[in-house]
Amino acid sequence: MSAAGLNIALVGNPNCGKTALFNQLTGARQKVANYAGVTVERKSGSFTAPSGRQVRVVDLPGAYSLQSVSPDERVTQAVLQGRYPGEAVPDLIVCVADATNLRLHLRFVLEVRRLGRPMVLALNMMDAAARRGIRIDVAALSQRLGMPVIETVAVKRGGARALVAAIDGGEPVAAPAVPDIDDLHVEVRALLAVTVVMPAPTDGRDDAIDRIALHPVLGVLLLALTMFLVFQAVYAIGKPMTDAIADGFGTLGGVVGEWLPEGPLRGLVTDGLVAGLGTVLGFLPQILVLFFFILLLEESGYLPRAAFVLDKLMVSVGLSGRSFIPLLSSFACAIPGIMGTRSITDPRDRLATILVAPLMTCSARLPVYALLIGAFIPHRPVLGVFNLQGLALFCLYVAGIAAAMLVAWVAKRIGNARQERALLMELPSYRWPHWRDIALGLWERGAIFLKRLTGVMLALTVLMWAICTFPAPPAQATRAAIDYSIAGYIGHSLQYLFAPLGFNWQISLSLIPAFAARETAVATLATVYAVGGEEGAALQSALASHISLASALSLMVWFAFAPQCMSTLAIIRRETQSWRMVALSFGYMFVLAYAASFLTYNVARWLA
Ligand SMILES: Nc1nc2c(ncn2[C@@H]2O[C@H](COP(=O)(O)OP(=O)(O)OP(=O)(O)O)[C@@H](O)[C@H]2O)c(=O)[nH]1
Ligand SMILES: [Mg+2]
Repeated sequence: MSAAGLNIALVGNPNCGKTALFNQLTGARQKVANYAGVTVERKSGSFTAPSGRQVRVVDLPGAYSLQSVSPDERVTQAVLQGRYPGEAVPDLIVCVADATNLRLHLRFVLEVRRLGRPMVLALNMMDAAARRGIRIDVAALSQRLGMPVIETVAVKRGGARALVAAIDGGEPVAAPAVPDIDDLHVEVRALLAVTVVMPAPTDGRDDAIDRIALHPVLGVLLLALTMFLVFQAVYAIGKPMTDAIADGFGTLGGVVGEWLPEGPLRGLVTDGLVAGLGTVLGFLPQILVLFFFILLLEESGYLPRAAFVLDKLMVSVGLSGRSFIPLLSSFACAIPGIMGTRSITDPRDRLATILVAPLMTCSARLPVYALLIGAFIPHRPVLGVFNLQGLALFCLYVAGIAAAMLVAWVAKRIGNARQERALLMELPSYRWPHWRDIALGLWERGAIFLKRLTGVMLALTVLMWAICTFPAPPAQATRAAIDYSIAGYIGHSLQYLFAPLGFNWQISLSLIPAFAARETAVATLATVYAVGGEEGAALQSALASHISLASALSLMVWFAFAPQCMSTLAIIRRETQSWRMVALSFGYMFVLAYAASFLTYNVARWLA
């Protein structure tokens, strides 16, 4: 042990509350959610114990056993066995177990004990255990296991105090060498028999909900209804706020415009910053509403059930129910989604999931969709309660999902057929969300968005404004000033490629910065039209008067399928260690997007 401090590692089965405990101990804000496989990387932090001792904590991905093979579990094995590069062997292993699910979790505890290293057991979720009337004889369990056993409630303030005291209270002692038992299940049963009293093996409330949620027909309907309502809410709740922000920025642009002297600076502020970034900022409320529901679903415990009812369908297209959660995370951003595939054991399943994850509609595309929907789809009630705009948004998300299924299916035909395996997935208890966590999660999301806005998007917007403005038109110019600018030149050249999809030069131009950050397409269009003389007019009305419905639909379809941003391609490279996968992802999405937009544009024109 280092003289300066103590190294501890948090290990245990997935979803037992290791990360919640880590956050509680170190004050970090790592992601906590109610399904297995949330943490896929090792994370470290530290705290100062009451004695003044510095304690360094590593949070590890959950593992079912020390012999498992998924990429995230391998990290946990390597750290425990001291094989992880740059990571010292922990001085103390804190094994975390879900007190309501000891039958499963104690097996892993026994497996870790075989390492013969200093260890304590944190019996977490004691609040939930108490609610279900589960009684645990902690002293007897500790005596039988030969290690300290501490009760914790990781999500309650002060719920880890006893654990801190145990960690701080003297030198860690190795768990006693025990006769190596072959069958750990037998040992677990023997332990449970003398230390735990359980009124019922499962939670009655969970069982009642699952009769619907896991029903082969009702379950699918419930999932479809849930998703549908989420997108309705994005419109019903988010849209009024978005409109208010847009109005605010319109007024601000006017005031600033009058106040600044005529010249490039005024152009930069009103056309670039206020019009461009202001328009993107306006979509923040809608993004937050979407995240609110994603966070709610993640914390509720419903997601693995959804994965379960979809498993048959997903297997039939060549994915597995395991792909569901990584794909769902991709609604936020493809990057965490692709990283989430580390919990998929089968390498082929994992690659297929990585390949299609970018087709899920990430939140950066929401501003683009919302802008075009706002400009072209009437705000009309459907069937009395729903609105047409929310329905259009839902359809775009469904298009992404359907394309992902199709691509996976094709990939399965091309790749080798393989045997289908049963989905083994743990169904966690349903849980009321902790509002503080949801609020923090939303806060974090908002912060990420604002950081993008004031970082990469700001830089791109200034750049786009500059190329829209310079060089200035010659004295005897006959066309609009912007036609003489660099942007005009690039846009017009690109238009050769995109004209068959119905994109004018302004749209073609906006696709370039979108490759760095999707939302910037909106800012660029706002800037281009503002510089082009649409002073004062909101972007939506400018779009409505300049492009046809067919072009708008084609553009939405383009954004649904087009190759994703550079960061996504970079993460594909990192996770697969293969440039071929990067080229394949880029290539198939480009072809798919081009073909689908071409079709949409021509069909829409033909129908109109
Ligand atoms: N009621 C209750 N819920 C808890 C407690 N500790 C954690 N949770 C909840 O349990 C779920 C899982 O928590 P995490 O901290 O993400 O679990 P983990 O062990 O890190 O999971 P993986 O990273 O997937 O291995 C979340 O929904 C938490 O809010 C607890 O003591 N009591
Ligand atoms: Mg975790």
